[in-house]
Amino acid sequence: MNNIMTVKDLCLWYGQTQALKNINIDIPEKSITALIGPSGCGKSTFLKTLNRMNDLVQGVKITGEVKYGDMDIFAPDTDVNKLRKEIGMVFQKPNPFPMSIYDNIAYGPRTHGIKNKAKLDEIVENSLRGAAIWDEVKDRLKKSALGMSGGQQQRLCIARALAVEPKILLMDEPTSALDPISTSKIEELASELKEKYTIVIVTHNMQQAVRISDQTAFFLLGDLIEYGNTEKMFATPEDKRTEDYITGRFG
Ligand SMILES: Nc1ncnc2c1ncn2[C@@H]1O[C@H](COP(=O)(O)OP(=O)(O)OP(=O)(O)O)[C@@H](O)[C@H]1O
Repeated sequence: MNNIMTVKDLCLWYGQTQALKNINIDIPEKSITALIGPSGCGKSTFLKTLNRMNDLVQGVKITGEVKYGDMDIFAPDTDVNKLRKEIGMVFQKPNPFPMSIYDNIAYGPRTHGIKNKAKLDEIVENSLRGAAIWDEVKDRLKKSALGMSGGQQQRLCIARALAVEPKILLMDEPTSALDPISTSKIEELASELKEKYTIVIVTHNMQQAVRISDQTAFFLLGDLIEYGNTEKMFATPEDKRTEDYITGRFG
């Protein structure tokens, strides 16, 4: 499998605090990579670095290299809007915009210059189908997205991310605010989406990592302790600290 992103010697500081220490990871395309580890170990920081969301935080310093395909994402001429279009993000808490379901999905394509109604209709339908929520909302596209259930809102947010045709979806604990049924729908959806997209997901739920991911990265205090095939890591972890974490001895 080809690697869609390669991370070399990545370090990140928030002011004086180092949150990531010499991280080296290759992310294979069209697969699911899970990031696990105890609270504060740097999972979200790492995830947000992949599409330069940390640029928005004051006082961040980053060294090392992150490549998306051939593109050095920190190069001065990198078009950050284009990068974020190709590497979309889904957050922990569903965050639909306070507007109609249709407009939530059409928002991104419109900002990228698509105005044609038929084209927007097509994007809205395809994105909602892609996020496995079309049948539930097709008769209420003009209704507010805020009237949907939490699980529906999260699939709407995934549809919104899909609408700008990304290659990678970054998901930061996308099911932690959801009930078990909505969670399993998102997990099924993630497994379907990896046929077309690459997914990197932060999760505190180890069973979730086992159920859906192909490879897992275990972080501890800013270090990447172990990274490899998920089944293998959970069956025979190489590092004692990984074993302690996945067997529930800490974290
Ligand atoms: N904006 C920020 N400014 C300063 N320090 C931060 C900021 N964001 C995160 N940190 C610090 O960086 C470290 C890593 O945080 P991060 O949120 O990446 O961890 P995490 O593994 O995702 O945690 P959790 O599982 O609780 O979400 C922590 O020590 C945290 O306090």
